[in-house]
Amino acid sequence: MDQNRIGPAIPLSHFEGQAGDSRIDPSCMERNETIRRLKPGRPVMGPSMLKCDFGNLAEEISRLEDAGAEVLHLDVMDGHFVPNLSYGPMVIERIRERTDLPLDAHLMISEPSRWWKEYADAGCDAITFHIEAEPDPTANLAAIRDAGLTAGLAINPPTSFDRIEPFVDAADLVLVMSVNPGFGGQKFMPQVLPKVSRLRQMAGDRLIISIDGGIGTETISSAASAGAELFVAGSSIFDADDYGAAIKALTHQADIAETSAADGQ
Ligand SMILES: O=C(CO)[C@@H](O)[C@H](O)COP(=O)(O)O
Ligand SMILES: [Co+2]
Repeated sequence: MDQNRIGPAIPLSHFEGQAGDSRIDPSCMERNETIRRLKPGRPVMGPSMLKCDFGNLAEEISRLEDAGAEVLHLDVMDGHFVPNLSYGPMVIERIRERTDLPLDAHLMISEPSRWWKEYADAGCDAITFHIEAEPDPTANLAAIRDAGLTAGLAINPPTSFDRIEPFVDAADLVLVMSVNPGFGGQKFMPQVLPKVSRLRQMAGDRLIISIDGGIGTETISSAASAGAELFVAGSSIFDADDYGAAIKALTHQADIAETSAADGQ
């Protein structure tokens, strides 16, 4: 662990009395180092650790660092919000000890307002929870921001865009799910792409727009053209022998698509 790490794990005492505080710091973009690292103005790949070899976690993390990963996406599943269980804060603490990369927690859990602090305390830098788990996420997003973390809101494929629209301004990141959450290795659902385009139209360059599920070299271009910039990829990285080559291939496709979209082609 070196001094370049985004920030120390924040002790729980730090949050006392903060949940429900609806102040939003307008200078968040300037002061939040994680936002700068997740949104450097070019496509960023976030390997989803759900697909890693958990028997060799430390080795997997160093392979990803060597491969040029810029962020680790951590899928937390509670067996209730989604029909699968993954891992929780104890495993994330161990990951935190082994890397200075930003940790982007994707909480697929019920009652995120009750649990998110545990993930902050474990050392996560960005915390994303689902609109389906918390229909009015305003206070929770504000509390995450107030804690100095990046606040994200996720939306499932069947959920209407109208459900998140009123809360986009309160979020630093919106995660558009391109599969139904719960499992890796599913097929990309292109029908979610209009949500990505609408977010980009609405929020301009202020928001980090992430897409998660079924991202590979055949699907990343359409997501990048629609306006996504943080691409979560599990199978397409972990099923490859060479993680570096996989990340490079994804980045290359996203770069081409983004440049063409910017040129209006
Ligand atoms: O959140 C999830 C699944 O619920 C994802 O982060 C997946 O784990 C991504 O895996 P692939 O679809 O890329 O295999
Ligand atoms: Co995920």
